[in-house]
Amino acid sequence: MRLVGLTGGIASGKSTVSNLFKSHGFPVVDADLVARYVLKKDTGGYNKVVAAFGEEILEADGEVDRPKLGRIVFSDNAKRQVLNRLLAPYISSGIFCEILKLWLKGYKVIVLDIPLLFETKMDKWTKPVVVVWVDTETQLQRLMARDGSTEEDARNRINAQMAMDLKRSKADIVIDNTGSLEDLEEQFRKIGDETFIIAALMAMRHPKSIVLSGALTALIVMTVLSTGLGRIVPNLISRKHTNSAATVLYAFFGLRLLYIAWRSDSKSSQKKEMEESFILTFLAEWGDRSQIATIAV
Ligand SMILES: CC(C)(COP(=O)(O)OP(=O)(O)OC[C@H]1O[C@@H](n2cnc3c(N)ncnc32)[C@H](O)[C@@H]1O)[C@@H](O)C(=O)NCCC(=O)NCCS
Ligand SMILES: Nc1ncnc2c1ncn2[C@@H]1O[C@H](COP(=O)(O)OP(=O)(O)OP(=O)(O)O)[C@@H](O)[C@H]1O
Repeated sequence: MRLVGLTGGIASGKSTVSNLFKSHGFPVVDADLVARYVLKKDTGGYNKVVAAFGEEILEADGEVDRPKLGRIVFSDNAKRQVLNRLLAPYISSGIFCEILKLWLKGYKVIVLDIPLLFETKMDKWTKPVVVVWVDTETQLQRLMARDGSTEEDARNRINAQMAMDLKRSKADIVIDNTGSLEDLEEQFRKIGDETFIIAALMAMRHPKSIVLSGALTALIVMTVLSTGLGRIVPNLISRKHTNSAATVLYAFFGLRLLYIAWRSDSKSSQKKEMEESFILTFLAEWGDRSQIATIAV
């Protein structure tokens, strides 16, 4: 199973991107929804929070007055830490339950939309991490427009999170959402392929299977090519020369593979691994007697 992290700053457009993921068939676990659920009346989280913050945070029907609690915790660091500490175990087990349900339904790739992914260090469970980024001014304007909040309130909320630029530097994939919604969709389409490739490759439990699929493809292509070549140019290359060329090329690509593995990160090296296993098998088979025999036959 592969967990794809989706995060960003407040009002950077995570929910908008998460809807795009959903429309492409990816299941999404929304941490804000889980956090909302664990603060519902008479739940464990609710009881702890009311005990710590007092009944003045409640509405007439006994539910938590969320905007009021928001104003309290986003203007006071210490109080926000208290709220975070009280709710964290409920939120993480809620997220875990949602993942479990989706896993039982057979999903192999699950998107986790978690605003505080880096702050709570949950990013260590997710790969790749997609960060939806906007510049602070756009973020502020969109936040005030969406929530009808004052500039002070909006700034408090923005400042309660890790800086957007720091989040961006920790991303595997960045979606720049400073443009229009059409621009966002266009970007999603572009990264959609990349994300899909990364997710699909990583969803494979063993990297060996990547190597295996590359090698198998090489064998199939090689056999088809050899048969064709055998028909067209029976004596194209002498066996002595093929063996020498294969040895040199094998050594060259082997050394190149080691160099790439040393230089690159694991994400790109997995893609390279498949290419390299294709090339290595292809070249190794080229000098192999069975391929010569295929050509001869
Ligand atoms: C303080 C609360 C009641 C305010 O509720 P409100 O309906 O006004 O906001 P909402 O829950 O929709 O959150 C909006 C956004 O605020 C940001 N945010 C929420 N909680 C926090 C937090 N503790 N620290 C920093 N940013 C936060 C997120 O970007 C989130 O998407 C609520 O946000 C809350 O219970 N927060 C604590 C739980 C939490 O950490 N949630 C984030 C899930 S990872
Ligand atoms: N490219 C865009 N152009 C204009 N408005 C946008 C764009 N992307 C998102 N918005 C708007 O900005 C606001 C914030 O977007 P969204 O709710 O998706 O952010 P979010 O990151 O999920 O917020 P939160 O952290 O509060 O959950 C919404 O009103 C949304 O409609």
